[in-house]
Amino acid sequence: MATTPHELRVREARHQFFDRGESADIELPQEVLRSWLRCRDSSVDYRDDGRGDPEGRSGLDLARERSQSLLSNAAGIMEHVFEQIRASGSMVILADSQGMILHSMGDPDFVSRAQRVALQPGSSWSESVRGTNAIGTTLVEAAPVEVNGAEHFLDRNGILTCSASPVFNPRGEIEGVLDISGDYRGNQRHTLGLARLAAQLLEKRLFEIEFARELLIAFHNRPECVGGLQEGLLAVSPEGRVVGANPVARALLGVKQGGMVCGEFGTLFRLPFGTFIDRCSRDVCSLQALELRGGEPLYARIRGRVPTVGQANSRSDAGGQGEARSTSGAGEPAGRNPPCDRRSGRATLECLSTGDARLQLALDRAARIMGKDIPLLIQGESGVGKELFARAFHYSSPHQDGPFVAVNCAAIPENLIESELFGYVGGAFTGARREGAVGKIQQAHGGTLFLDEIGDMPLAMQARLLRVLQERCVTPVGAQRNVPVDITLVCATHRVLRESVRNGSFREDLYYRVNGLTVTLPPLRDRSDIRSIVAIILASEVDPARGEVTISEQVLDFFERYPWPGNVRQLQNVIRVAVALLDDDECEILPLHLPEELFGSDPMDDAESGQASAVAASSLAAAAVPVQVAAGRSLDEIELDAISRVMLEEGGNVSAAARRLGISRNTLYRKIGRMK
Ligand SMILES: Nc1ncnc2c1ncn2[C@@H]1O[C@H](COP(=O)(O)OP(=O)(O)OP(=O)(O)O)[C@@H](O)[C@H]1O
Repeated sequence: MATTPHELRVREARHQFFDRGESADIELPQEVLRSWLRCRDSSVDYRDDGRGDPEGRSGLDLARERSQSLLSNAAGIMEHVFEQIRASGSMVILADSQGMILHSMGDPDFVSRAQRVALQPGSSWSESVRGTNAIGTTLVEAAPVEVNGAEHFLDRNGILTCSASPVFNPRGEIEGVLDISGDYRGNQRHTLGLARLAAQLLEKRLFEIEFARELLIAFHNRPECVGGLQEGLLAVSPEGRVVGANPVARALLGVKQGGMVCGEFGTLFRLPFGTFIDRCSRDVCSLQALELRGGEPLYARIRGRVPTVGQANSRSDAGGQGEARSTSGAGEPAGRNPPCDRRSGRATLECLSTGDARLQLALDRAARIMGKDIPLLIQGESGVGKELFARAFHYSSPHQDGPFVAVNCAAIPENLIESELFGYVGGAFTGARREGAVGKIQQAHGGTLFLDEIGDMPLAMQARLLRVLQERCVTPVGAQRNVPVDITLVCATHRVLRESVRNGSFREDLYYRVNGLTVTLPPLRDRSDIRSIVAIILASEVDPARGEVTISEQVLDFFERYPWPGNVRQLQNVIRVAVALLDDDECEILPLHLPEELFGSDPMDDAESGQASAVAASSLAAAAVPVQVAAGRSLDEIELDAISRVMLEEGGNVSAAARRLGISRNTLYRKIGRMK
């Protein structure tokens, strides 16, 4: 690849700086030159081999623990950024405030090349260790920085092009750095913008979590920016004292980078706090005009429910309208539900904790945003328990006594979605009820709206839903006026929503709105707590009057091995059928009570059909067919190998061999036929 004029200039600059010790008329970005001078002053060696001393596993674990909130909130954002740059030979990196890399994801080719210069988790990329580089220099400059090729202080790092942005915490301090790095030859002009955008998204999330119990005021000097990523956010106490401001808010208020905004609302704006609240409560849907003390106009809106002025002081009152959500601490279940009352349909998150590590992670993360105004997105295969999780989230929350309204976006015909979600006024369209209808969004006011299969929502509806989420108001079909709504949003999908964004079937802006926190529920086949789930389902399927029913060890063993394509729903059906098949005097579920289709065989296939499923289950449970899985062998070869060995061991007895293999005799005959 030909050398570009920029590369020639940087080479000349290196020669001037490193060989002749001059720096006066070097043509370099100012922040890079400042960094070179700092590095020279602190004796960083530009010929260093650049490997540094990566922290051991425990050092990295410790750093990750210190930055746990940063890390857990950044993970989804990093994945999304990576989707944008996939196949460009790059990686996305998160570093802490000391420059230690905490997490990275990237194209495998580039990742292994990056490792050669220690661009990997556990390595420090502070300026003092690695000279001028985007992560370290961003930390010093407290601003987004791009470092291309030979602009890196260390010769060795000239293979990289890196764009980094600081991530400020709600106190205005740098919490970490988001960086996108790649091969210096593939430098893209928009990369720094992407890093900055991702950092802003992360900052916003950290801010919303930190101040989830305060009143949040969103504002900007351009009305169209309120509700978007660029909005300024102020956290205000019930008395009107400003307790936090995000970086955009600080910039709009003219506070220096990293500086704090404190003081009374009334000292920042030309409007008393009480008057502002009053205006917002009279017209919750419109933006309110505000003026800075210097007279600059702004547009503002309160996020979530607007308190009345009197209420603003009694937000800790559990009985207070809507503000009950601030009484329960993060992660504390509200405590009014009996802990695991499944039959009432009010199971809490606590009840779903049955020992699987991946599920537990999802439960813990969901508990952390409890009562905070953060939308939850639940992903997972069909039947893994997404709706159950959503309900448990609702019944663990401070608004558990509010409604839980579920809408299956895939099940409503496209032409009815609008009226179903938004409602309509009488006579709005042909066939409409005379008295009109209240839409699902409005029905969920004061509680939780659960949008199942959100990935299947038509694009036109997505635009309308986005507006509702931004403005917290709905306009029923045919209505002139907006109706304010206060809802907690939980969405679920079996799709990977990021991919739907990529292929254009899901709006990116809505994606960011609905995935405040994403949890992915594991498929049943990957769960380590199948026996606990079986026990729970069994307890709910057996009529207590019938007396105790147990499940044989063989069946349990089979349950643990079966791949469960239909997940918990399929397991529940299997147990339901097995319980129904028990004779009055039977109290143990045996293989013979299991449905045939579990084993992929036709019930009529076997002469001993009464025993077929029993045979299948017991033989699967026995799993006494050690098979050598040598590299390069096909599944057919492995299967035929197992069949011939079992046939040999059973002395050619087809029934016995079929029993051990877990298939019917006819299936075995067919398979043996193929062997000839
Ligand atoms: N942990 C569990 N314990 C007991 N029953 C469960 C559990 N998880 C799910 N179920 C049951 O499995 C069935 C399927 O669960 P649910 O409807 O929540 O799954 P889903 O992921 O929302 O499915 P879909 O994607 O098809 O809508 C329900 O009857 C539910 O009660």
